[in-house]
Amino acid sequence: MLSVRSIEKVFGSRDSVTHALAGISFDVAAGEFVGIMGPSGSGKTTLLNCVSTIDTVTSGHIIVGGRDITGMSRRQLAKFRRDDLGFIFQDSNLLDTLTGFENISLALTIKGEPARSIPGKVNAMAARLGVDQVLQKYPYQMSGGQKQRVAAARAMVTGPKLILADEPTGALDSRAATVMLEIMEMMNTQMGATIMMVTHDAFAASYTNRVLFIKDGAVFNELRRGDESRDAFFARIMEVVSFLGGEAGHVS
Ligand SMILES: Nc1ncnc2c1ncn2[C@@H]1O[C@H](COP(=O)(O)OP(=O)(O)OP(=O)(O)O)[C@@H](O)[C@H]1O
Repeated sequence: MLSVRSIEKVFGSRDSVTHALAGISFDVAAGEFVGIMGPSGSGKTTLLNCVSTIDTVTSGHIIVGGRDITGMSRRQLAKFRRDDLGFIFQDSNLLDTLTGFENISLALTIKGEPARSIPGKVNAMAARLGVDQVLQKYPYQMSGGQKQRVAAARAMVTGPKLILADEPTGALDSRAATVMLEIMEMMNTQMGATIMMVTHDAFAASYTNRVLFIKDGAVFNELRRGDESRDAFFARIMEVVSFLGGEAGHVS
């Protein structure tokens, strides 16, 4: 589904050059839920920005669903973002002046979905993600967890090839974070969503199938959950986090 091939991202000019990404390569298969962890400054945000086409790469290729996005025109990129990607940010990024229902339906309207089929799709997705009770509320009337689940419904409703999540539980208390992670796990296992999630949080990472640890702009280690329980996977993730040491100690 996603193939990242030798991506380099260099910031700055001759005097001060930062290799934020140093030839990073990895694949995410269709139906996988992958976590990206690493110390502060390791390149996680830069990687997410390149895959989401918010930023351009210095060299290398990013293939999504068989198409190389590094060679696309601005117009092709806008269509790609709209049709093939779903985003969940740390701060839900819902539009304050629209209700939950309107926020979710807007994604379908922008994609060009026929108006008559929109309410059914919005209601069905909201019910699956447990936010059917807040569809008529505005974001300021929702809890943090409800806002994140509405944002997840907005990301899912268009049927994107890939969901990109940036610290989706970063602003939630532990109870709301657990609900959100269970919803994301359900999106992956029952609804077939392919998800790449950047997180500092080993607990959040333990809900994924595989964790890639990034250090100095390259993959430093990789853990697969396999048949392991979530608790056992969490313990192994914590071992790598402790090994990375220093600032990565805050990764928990
Ligand atoms: N626009 C920019 N100009 C110059 N350097 C940058 C820019 N953006 C990021 N960097 C540098 O690239 C490196 C990687 O940064 P990035 O934000 O991707 O790290 P991160 O792993 O997301 O960190 P954090 O966990 O703290 O958010 C850092 O050294 C950072 O200072």
